[in-house]
Amino acid sequence: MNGEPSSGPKAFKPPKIEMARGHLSTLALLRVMVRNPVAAVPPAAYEEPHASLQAAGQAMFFPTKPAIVNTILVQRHEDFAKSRIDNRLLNPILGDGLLTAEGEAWRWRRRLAAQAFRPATLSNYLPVMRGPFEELAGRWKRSPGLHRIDDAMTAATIAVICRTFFSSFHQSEADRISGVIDRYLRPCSWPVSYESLGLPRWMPHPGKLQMERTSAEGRQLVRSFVARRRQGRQDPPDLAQILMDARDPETGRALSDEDLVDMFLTLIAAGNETSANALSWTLYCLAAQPDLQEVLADHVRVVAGHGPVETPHLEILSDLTHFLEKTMRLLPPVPLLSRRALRPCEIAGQTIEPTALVFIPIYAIHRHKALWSSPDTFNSDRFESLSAASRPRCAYMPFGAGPRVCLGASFAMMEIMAGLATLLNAIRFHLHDTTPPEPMHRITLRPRNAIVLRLEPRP
Ligand code: HEM
Repeated sequence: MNGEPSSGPKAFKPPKIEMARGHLSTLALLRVMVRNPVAAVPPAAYEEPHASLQAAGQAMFFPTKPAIVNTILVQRHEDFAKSRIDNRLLNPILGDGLLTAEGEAWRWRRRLAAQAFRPATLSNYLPVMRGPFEELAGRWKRSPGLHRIDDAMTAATIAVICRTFFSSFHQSEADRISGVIDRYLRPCSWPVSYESLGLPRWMPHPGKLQMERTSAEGRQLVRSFVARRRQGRQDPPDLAQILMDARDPETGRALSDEDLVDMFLTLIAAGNETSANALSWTLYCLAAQPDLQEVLADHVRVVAGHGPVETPHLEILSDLTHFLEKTMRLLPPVPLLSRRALRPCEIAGQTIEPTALVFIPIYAIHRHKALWSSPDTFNSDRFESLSAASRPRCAYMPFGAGPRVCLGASFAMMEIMAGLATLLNAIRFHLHDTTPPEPMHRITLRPRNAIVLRLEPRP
């Protein structure tokens, strides 16, 4: 039990998603899901070891007890595959990429891609990752006042992906690819909801045509990048070059051009909004807790001075890391995972049939009443005293768990921490709107409307 205080100055509660309560008709459930899929997670999932839902003949299972989640994602991962939702939603744009592939098709890609994500490789790219945040801090210092944070973080994280992976991308290509992913994902709660309710793929929904057009545009854009890069090596190598040169350590196989298109689009899709949302929500939580913000900013200044944030600094800034981790507990960038059983499975006394959808609601696990004594409160002192090793496995899992755990977790932590420390060292963030931003689930957990903060340069 995690016993954080429920009142007093430490009792800041970040915005939360209102759950849909009571029995819902299929149509009402569809409406809830389209608006905010996480709102459809049954309230029982926040209190009980698991919850279930049946709608339009479709069984849905929501495990939240860490031991059950661990069974599905880790111990018996071979009995479970990604759900049809991931396939329906992501396959048209990402093809057979790391997020969507299964079995051996996934395993060899993962082995190969891991070569670009080794911490020793990534640490060479810290200055490149830091760059977009340094430039942003400079612009904000020159023009303080009200700024939209969420858009700025999306632009900065797409710049990080482009500069680390695709250093020969022109700015216009980076802007276009960012626009493609955004336009593709905007109507995504429709296919997610349709698939959850077992509705057929041909059914029309708002934005369907837009998704088809943008996936073709995105694939074409990356295809021409791959063709260009095949004509000459990038020197010094960016992470795309490392992936183009990489061979599967077990078979010696390399990625074909089409494999590279799948891989690159997957990395852009998986690595942009996730990190951008983690950054936006963390800056919002810093602005909401000004005293804590000052303590953390002072620490950054002591460690990094007025200079750039370097790798050894990030290791020292454990208090800032904890702040980020707490934000990702309450506002996890990926709030919901989905799986399907490959064969009938006995889990927690229930038979999970292959037709059932298994949702792992990270959002509900991170706010579960049996795991956190004051589940919606930001500041859990116990969170710090409970080291990752002493926490039950899968009680805190912003990056997922098991063999399909986020491949980019180290990349993301380095990028986000470098970004936060750089921004905090330059700028004081103040709340502006009196209405808190509403978290909205669109694969990632983004703010429904803009997050606008008032920015004040630090001396
Ligand atoms: C705060 C930032 C991030 C969070 C919270 C996050 C979270 C996750 C989660 C929960 C999964 C597991 C999905 C599942 O099991 O169904 C995942 C998978 C993945 N993530 Fe991340 N991610 C982040 C950043 C990144 C970045 C920066 C990259 C790459 C540059 C990346 C690349 C991937 C890939 C390739 C997968 C698929 C792994 C596989 O199936 O083998 N992620 N991420």
